[in-house]
Amino acid sequence: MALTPVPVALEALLDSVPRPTAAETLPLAQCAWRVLAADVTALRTQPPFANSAMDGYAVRAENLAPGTALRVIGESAAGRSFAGSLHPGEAVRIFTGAPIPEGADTILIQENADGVGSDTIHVRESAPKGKFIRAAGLDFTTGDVLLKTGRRLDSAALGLAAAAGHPALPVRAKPLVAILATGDELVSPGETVGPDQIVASNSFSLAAIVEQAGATALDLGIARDNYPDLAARIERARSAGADVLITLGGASVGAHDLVQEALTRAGMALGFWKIAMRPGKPMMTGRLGEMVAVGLPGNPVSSIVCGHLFVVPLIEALLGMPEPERDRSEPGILGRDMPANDEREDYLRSGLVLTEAGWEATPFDRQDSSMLGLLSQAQALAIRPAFAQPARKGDPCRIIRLR
Ligand SMILES: Nc1nc2c(c(=O)[nH]1)N[C@H]1C(S)=C(S)[C@@H](COP(=O)(O)OP(=O)(O)OC[C@H]3O[C@@H](n4cnc5c(N)ncnc54)[C@H](O)[C@@H]3O)O[C@H]1N2
Ligand code: MOO
Repeated sequence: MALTPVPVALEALLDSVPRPTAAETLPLAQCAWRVLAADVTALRTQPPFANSAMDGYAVRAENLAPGTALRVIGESAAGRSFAGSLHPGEAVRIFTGAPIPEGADTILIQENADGVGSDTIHVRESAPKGKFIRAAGLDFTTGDVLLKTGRRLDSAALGLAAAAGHPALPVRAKPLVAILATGDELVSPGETVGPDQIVASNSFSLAAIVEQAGATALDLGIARDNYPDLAARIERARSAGADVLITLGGASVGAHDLVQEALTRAGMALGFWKIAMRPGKPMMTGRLGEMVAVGLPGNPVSSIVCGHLFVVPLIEALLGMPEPERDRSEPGILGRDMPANDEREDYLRSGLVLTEAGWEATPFDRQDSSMLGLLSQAQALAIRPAFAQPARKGDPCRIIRLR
């Protein structure tokens, strides 16, 4: 079977998402980093009244010739406005955020007045009409659409929704992502490691990726390399209502690589298998009814790289984000000469420095997909396209920053 190019595989995976998760309404305090399930409109106008951007005096611009004496007739503070109105030759002491008194059109900041605090001030430096006045509705007006559905609620979006008067917001339920490790050789961290055994790590890595993307990870433990155990755990994912089942390992062509067959027996419609990438070649996708299945290779680096490239956008699609991140790469330059590449797009674990010419990524000498130590040291993945010609240090390349 021909290897599927990365963008083709990703598009097919995103297309296989049946629908975004259900909407749920949560109090604002629980909405950080969640994704909106509906547009947010302003329930009020902000600011609701014209107010001062600075501490000083509300005045009339026509009275601001340097040296002019102004009589201070009262005070307007945030939360306590000045009741009267202002006439020529008068000033009202005012503080940041306080309503502009009727008759005033300009703020004279206190640094530009002499006699601050007394009953009469003198203009030290003039100001143009309207200076430091924030008009009512400067930020938004009742009925404005402030945030679109699919928006991740970051600090600014959350603050805006609060300021617009929303105590709660409709957000997408967190996708439930079941994670199933597979392999007779695996034991959990802390367990006694017998001969021929290794400690399973991938579930923890994938859970970190999944949770950071805004989903809930459900650990299905370690399935042994036999069909009944695999079938039982696949069934657990289904009965838990998982939106996604990620399997780890058993994806390749070895005699003990049973995962695809186990999923097929459980009813999976295969999407694709084997991608033109390194690491990550044996990756597989499919649909088990409503559940999206993603079979990741067992090699730890392969599963993590595929997690960044495929699982994160998949979760974003399940969250209803209009533009799941299909390509998080950015321009960089190579920090060393590179040989020609074969048919698999290469994601090379690299060091990274910022130079005058941009991010310079230097691929490590060793790229074995079993080496988590190297991946942990890597600051970037340098991408070498399939069939790339030999390249020289300083040549442009795409990079993915890892931290
Ligand atoms: N003849 C071929 N052999 C292989 C091919 C191929 O095309 N032809 N592809 C290679 C590539 S590329 C990869 S990647 C691996 C991945 O194969 P599997 O997905 O079947 O992975 P396993 O064989 O189950 O495991 C590989 C390796 O990773 C360790 N492992 C597995 N699960 C975990 C875990 N949860 N935590 C930590 N480590 C794990 C496992 O012990 C193995 O050492 O296949 C190549 N072979
Ligand atoms: O492509 Mo495998 O993922 O290199 O080791």
